[in-house]
Amino acid sequence: MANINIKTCACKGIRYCLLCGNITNDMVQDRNVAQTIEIHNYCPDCHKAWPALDLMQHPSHQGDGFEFEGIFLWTDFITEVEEQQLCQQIDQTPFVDSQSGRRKQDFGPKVNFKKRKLKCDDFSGLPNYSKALYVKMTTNSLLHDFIPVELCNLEYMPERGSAIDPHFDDFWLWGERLVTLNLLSDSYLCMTCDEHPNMEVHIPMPRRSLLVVHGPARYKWKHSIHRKDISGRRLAMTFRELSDEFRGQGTQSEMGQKLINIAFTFKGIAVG
Ligand SMILES: O=C(O)CCC(=O)C(=O)O
Ligand SMILES: [Fe+2]
Repeated sequence: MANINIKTCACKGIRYCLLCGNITNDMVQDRNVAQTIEIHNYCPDCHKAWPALDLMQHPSHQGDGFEFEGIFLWTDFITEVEEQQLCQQIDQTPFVDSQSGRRKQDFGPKVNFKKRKLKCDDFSGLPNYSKALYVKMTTNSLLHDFIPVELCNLEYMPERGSAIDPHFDDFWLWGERLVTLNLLSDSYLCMTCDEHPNMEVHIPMPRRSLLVVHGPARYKWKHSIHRKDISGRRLAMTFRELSDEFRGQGTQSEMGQKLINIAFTFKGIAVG
């Protein structure tokens, strides 16, 4: 009988998940096995990264810590009841398959990053349930002028081996601050940087916390999530703002304003 290979996921190129699992890539992802990686844990109380052997009991850290700039963690951003209501609302929209065992819902313009092209015909705004979150986050001084024009909800599941490879979020369209609300299970954002090839800095992302990645953490360090750090279903709501090119006197500020006007109707339905 012919061997019919029916693909049940959305992975392309070097991406993979447990459904299409590819052993060679497993070795790439789990590079700690082949290479000695110095793991540091980020402490949100002193904004320093500490060697992993440290017990992470602030302020009694051990070893040589170093300043890790560009992380703001707002723990208990929402209550357990709010989390439950929010997830119910998110789950009313179907998720679509994405890379590396993730699924997603996107509220934002359709973007071709390679060709630097944008289409906003299908964008109907940020979803209604995100309005209260936006209002609350802007009460913090770091986010007082944050104007999100995209929300991407990602779903991670241990059964699918969900993960995200090290990457920078696009610099052409997206601005400095990446704001993520973490839901349903705790995880870690792993930071890596070409200047320190054998180092990982793990940023805690407790359930119901809001994480802001900005400054050097956004521009100098790539971020990823290891599949081993997905212990249960995880939803991540990432809000993105526009880059300077799409604001103020930027060459694409007209398009930027159009996106803001659509986003702020808060009447959005997912575009994919
Ligand atoms: O799931 C997360 O917290 C991060 C997602 C991410 O890095 C991205 O969508 O670009
Ligand atoms: Fe990202």
